[in-house]
Amino acid sequence: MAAAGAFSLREVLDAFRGCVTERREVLLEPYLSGWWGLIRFLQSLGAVFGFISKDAVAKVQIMERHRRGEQGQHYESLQSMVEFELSRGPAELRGRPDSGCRTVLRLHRALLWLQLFLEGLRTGHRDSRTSTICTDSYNASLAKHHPWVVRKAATLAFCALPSRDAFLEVMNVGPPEQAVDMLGEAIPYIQSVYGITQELFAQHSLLDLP
Ligand SMILES: CCCCCCCC/C=C\CCCCCCCC(=O)N[C@@H](COP(=O)(O)O)[C@H](O)/C=C/CCCCCCCCCCCCC
Repeated sequence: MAAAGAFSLREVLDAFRGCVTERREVLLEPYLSGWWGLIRFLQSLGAVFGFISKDAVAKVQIMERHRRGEQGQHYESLQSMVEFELSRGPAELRGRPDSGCRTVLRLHRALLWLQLFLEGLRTGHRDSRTSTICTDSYNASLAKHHPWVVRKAATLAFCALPSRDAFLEVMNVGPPEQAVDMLGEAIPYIQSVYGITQELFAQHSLLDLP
C-alpha cells in the first residue's frame, strides 16, 4: 500500500488485524501497510502536519528498503528482524541509525499514542476537543521521547485539529456513531500488535535504542 488515495479506516483495521499470526508473530508487510493508511489520513489533514507525516514516511521507507534489500528474507516479521539484527551484535545494532529495530521502536512508540488517541476519540463526548484528546495522548506516550522543540511544534499542530464530530466524519466511515463502532473494533488489534512488540523489545532490551 502506498500513501495515495482516500483514507479507509477499514483498510487500516484489516492491516493491523492481519499483522498477528497464530504464533503471535507480527508480520511486517501488513504492519507497514497499516502505517501507510494512517499516513494517508494524516496527509489529508493539511500542511500543518507535514513535518509529522514526513518523519513517519521516512521511517516506513527505511523499513521497506530493508524488506527489498539483500537481507529482505529476515524482514518478514518483527521477530525475524530482531533475531537477525541482534545476530550481528548489539554494538553494531546500537550504532546504526537506520536499523530496523531502531526504526520500528519509533513507530511502536507512536502506536501507543495512536491507541490512546483512538480510545479518547471513541469514549469522548460529542463536544470534546480533538486537540485536547490528541495532546493528552501525546503527553502520555511519545512526548517523553521528544526534545522540547518537537514537543512544541507537535502541540501547536494539534490546535489545527477539527472538532471530534468533524474529525469522525473525515474518517470517511459514515455517521459519527458508525465511526465510533469501527474504532471499537480497531483498537484491540492495535493493542495486540503494540503488546507483542513491547514484550519482544523488552525481552531483548531494545526499548531504549538511541
Ligand atoms: C483512525 C484514524 C484516526 C487517527 C489517524 C492518525 C494518523 C496518524 C498518522 C501518523 C502518526 C504519526 C507518527 C509519527 C511517528 C513519529 C516517530 C518519532 O517519534 N519520530 C521522532 C524521533 O525520530 P528520530 O529523530 O529518533 O529518528 C522525530 O523526532 C519526530 C518528528 C516529528 C514529530 C512527531 C510528533 C508525533 C505526534 C503524534 C502524531 C499526531 C498526529 C495527529 C493527527 C491526528
